[in-house]
Amino acid sequence: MSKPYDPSAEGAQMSFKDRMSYSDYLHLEKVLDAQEPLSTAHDEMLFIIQHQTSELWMKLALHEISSAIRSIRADRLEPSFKMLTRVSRIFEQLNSAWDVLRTMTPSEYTEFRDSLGQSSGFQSWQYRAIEFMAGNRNVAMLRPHAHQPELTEKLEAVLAQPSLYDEAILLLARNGFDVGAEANKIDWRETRSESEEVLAAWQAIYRDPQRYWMFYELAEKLVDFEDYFRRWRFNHVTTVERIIGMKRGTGGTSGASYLKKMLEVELFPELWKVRTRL
Ligand code: HEM
Ligand SMILES: N[C@@H](CC(=O)c1ccccc1NC=O)C(=O)O
Repeated sequence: MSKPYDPSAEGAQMSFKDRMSYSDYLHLEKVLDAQEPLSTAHDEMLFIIQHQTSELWMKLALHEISSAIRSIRADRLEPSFKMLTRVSRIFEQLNSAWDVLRTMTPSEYTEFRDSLGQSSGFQSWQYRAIEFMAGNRNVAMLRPHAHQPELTEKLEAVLAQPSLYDEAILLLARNGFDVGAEANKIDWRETRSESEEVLAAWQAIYRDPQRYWMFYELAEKLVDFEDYFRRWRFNHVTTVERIIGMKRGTGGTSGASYLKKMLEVELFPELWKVRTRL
């Protein structure tokens, strides 16, 4: 029999007593020590890991969207395209992840649902930050975080700045498009209302892509993002209906009915309306 392969023979480092290792760098002791099921149900581990991994991807999405916002503000569109493409890919990843959770049946979920108390994804501050950053703003959604002032502050900081869509519209204004008076509002805390001027600006851009290539490309990056985001909402509501039917949510909403209502939300409404006008 040949001797077992020894990676150190070709230089693999095997001693990490005084060196930074893989798990040191990644702080795996924290990440892998953070799964604490409250019940003995087999599927609770799946439920916890599904949510924790989603939150990690959302953290990256926030990092990318906030950088994209800064880039657009600085008229650096090409880097923003790269970041927005990555955000879409993150959502694609989150969309595929639903296939893992869908392997959990109502019987299996019922075994540990009571342990969740009144906690719910409705209280995910990172999800809310993504919605606020994209442009879907509703100050009522700050309330579940009132008991954590540092999270409220983070969400307030997002609301104090123009959203991704606001920045796209401000960019058009800087480039001579008439986007109406509301584009330059002082208070960014509310979702901007739809405007005929903004629609007309996108219409001009979509009618002459060669002339307005950068704005056209930005518009398509935004549509891509919303397309993937809508699929996430749809996957969520379908999984929810499959697992809890029309039961009320642990967060206190009507459950699947509330989530179906949320399917109607449009992040970048004029970008969808413009299609009808071309
Ligand atoms: C068994 C799986 C799941 C069920 C039954 C479920 C159920 C629900 C329900 C009923 C709501 C409405 C709020 C409430 O009253 O609780 C909700 C909201 C929410 N869930 Fe889930 N959910 C599941 C998995 C997930 C996963 C994996 C995520 C990923 C992070 C997630 C994130 C959210 C978010 C962000 C909201 C707020 C949505 C909004 O306000 O538009 N959920 N969920
Ligand atoms: N709202 C869910 C519970 C739930 O899914 C959940 C509970 C705690 C942490 C995250 C959750 N995920 C999404 O809402 C339910 O009503 O069953």
